[in-house]
Amino acid sequence: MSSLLSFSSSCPHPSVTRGISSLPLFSWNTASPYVSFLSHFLKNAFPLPFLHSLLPQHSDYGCLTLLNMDESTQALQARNTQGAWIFADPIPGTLLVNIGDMLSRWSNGKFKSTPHRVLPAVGKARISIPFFFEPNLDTLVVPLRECENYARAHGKIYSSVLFADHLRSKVTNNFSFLEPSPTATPLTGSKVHTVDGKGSERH
Ligand SMILES: O=C(O)CCC(=O)C(=O)O
Ligand SMILES: [Fe+2]
Repeated sequence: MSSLLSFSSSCPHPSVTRGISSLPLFSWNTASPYVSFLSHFLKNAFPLPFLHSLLPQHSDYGCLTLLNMDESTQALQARNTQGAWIFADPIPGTLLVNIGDMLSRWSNGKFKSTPHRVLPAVGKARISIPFFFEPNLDTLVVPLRECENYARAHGKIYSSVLFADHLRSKVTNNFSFLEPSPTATPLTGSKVHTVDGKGSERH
């Protein structure tokens, strides 16, 4: 964590720096690593095909993922720009860092949230421990105006999104076999915390 904070203070873009340093480390959102750890533990400790189908190819939802990989197995793959799946082999003593959808959207697509997947480590227990660094649920992520030229040159301008809405749609798609309840309470609240391209924040 201390290296993440020093990354934040040496990050050249003031808005990104401010955004990263103001991300809530101890809000209830920090429960997600524990939930994820549990699902990883189940999936990896009992390498059954059914449990592995819980983690299809996906990109991570938030800003950054720090992944402490199991160094004894080869299972994590990322999709490269040619569409080929390549193994992301663990490098001893390092963390793997994934860019998430919110950093991608914030930078108008300049930083890519890479699709990845986990193949079954057949007959072998595997433990990988992710830490998901995410915005608060009520954060409206507004693409940075400074990155609009990049987005135009690549033919895609991103719209703003409330993190809660993005999270809901990702979870619904990744776990589509769990029918969402039609009476579910909307996550979208009236209090919206905005981080915009000018580096200012509104409530
Ligand atoms: O199990 C792994 O190594 C990666 C898992 C992953 O991609 C995730 O939890 O988002
Ligand atoms: Fe992931």
